[in-house]
Amino acid sequence: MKREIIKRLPKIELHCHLDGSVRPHILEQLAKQQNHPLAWTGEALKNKLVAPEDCTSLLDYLERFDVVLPYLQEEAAIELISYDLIAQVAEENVRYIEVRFAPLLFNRKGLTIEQIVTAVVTGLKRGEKEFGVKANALLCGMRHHDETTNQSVVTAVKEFYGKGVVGFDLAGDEANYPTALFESVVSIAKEHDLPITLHAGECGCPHNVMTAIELGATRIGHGIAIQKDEAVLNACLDKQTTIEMCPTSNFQTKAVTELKDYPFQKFLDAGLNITINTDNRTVSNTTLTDEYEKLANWYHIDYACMEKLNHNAVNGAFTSKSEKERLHADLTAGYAEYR
Ligand SMILES: O=c1[nH]cnc2c1ncn2[C@H]1C[C@H](O)[C@@H](CO)O1
Ligand SMILES: [Zn+2]
Repeated sequence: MKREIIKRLPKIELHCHLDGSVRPHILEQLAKQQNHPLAWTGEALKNKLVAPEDCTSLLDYLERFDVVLPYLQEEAAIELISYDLIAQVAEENVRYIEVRFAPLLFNRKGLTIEQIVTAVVTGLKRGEKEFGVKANALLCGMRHHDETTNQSVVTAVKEFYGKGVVGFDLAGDEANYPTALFESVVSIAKEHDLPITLHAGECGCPHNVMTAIELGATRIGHGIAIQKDEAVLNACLDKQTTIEMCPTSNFQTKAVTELKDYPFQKFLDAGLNITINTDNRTVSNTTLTDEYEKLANWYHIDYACMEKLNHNAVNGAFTSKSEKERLHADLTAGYAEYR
């Protein structure tokens, strides 16, 4: 597989965090506009934003977000980073992306959840129009936030559903806040028929994946721990759960430490609906092109496999039937000469 070809081929991304994908030069621009100087510039800033080689855990990884969050508390900034994310993905021919973020991490200066979600959707739609990349948003509850706070995120999904927001997610510290703690919050989303994808089995146990599926998640973020439990793997097969794998991130967070333990081939062979994603373009210092290139180097996947992974992503996407048909057709046409 050639990098330039991977870059050019149409791709779909289901798992990409907005606040983990702010380019350093955009952050510098925000710091200037907000008259709030950063303590670092250039390479030093990049080193602060990117998870280090010796990152020890998911919690260590999540500390990178502390640098960027203070600058994401104003509508103009939130709109700009959303637009810029679409500019980034357009460069590598992503045709459809679901962008996730936790609105209640952007309210330190008093923005309402409606203002925050509107700013993101406005930026995504501006990018969509300019670059021709379809983009929808997913709203994340945070595992360390209390129940009332997370319930208000579900309420916002309901309010903005069909207006640029397509589903609910739970992100953050899985090891200390297992999925079962969020039964009532996730159940509200389920009762309202809102699409649900949950981070589960990333750095936690397979049980979190089972709970997520039982609560109504049709997609699982990461799901690495599925490999530890045959019953959970079978449940994912039965329910045709979409698995959002994020290879670079999974090594950084120490979800796995050795390539032999990475379950890509195992999941593929088992017939799971796996998809490939960046997780956080800046924090993981990656692109979707990089992720596929890694898979090609590690597993020698061919273009047909890459096409299949992208069709899986369309099948799992929280978008309309007609949009999915259009995306499938885009993929089929794009990969035709490489099959
Ligand atoms: O890989 C992840 N696992 C759990 N939480 C994550 C991951 N990447 C980012 N987050 C958190 C940090 C962000 O502030 C939040 C919303 O995007 O989601
Ligand atoms: Zn994630």
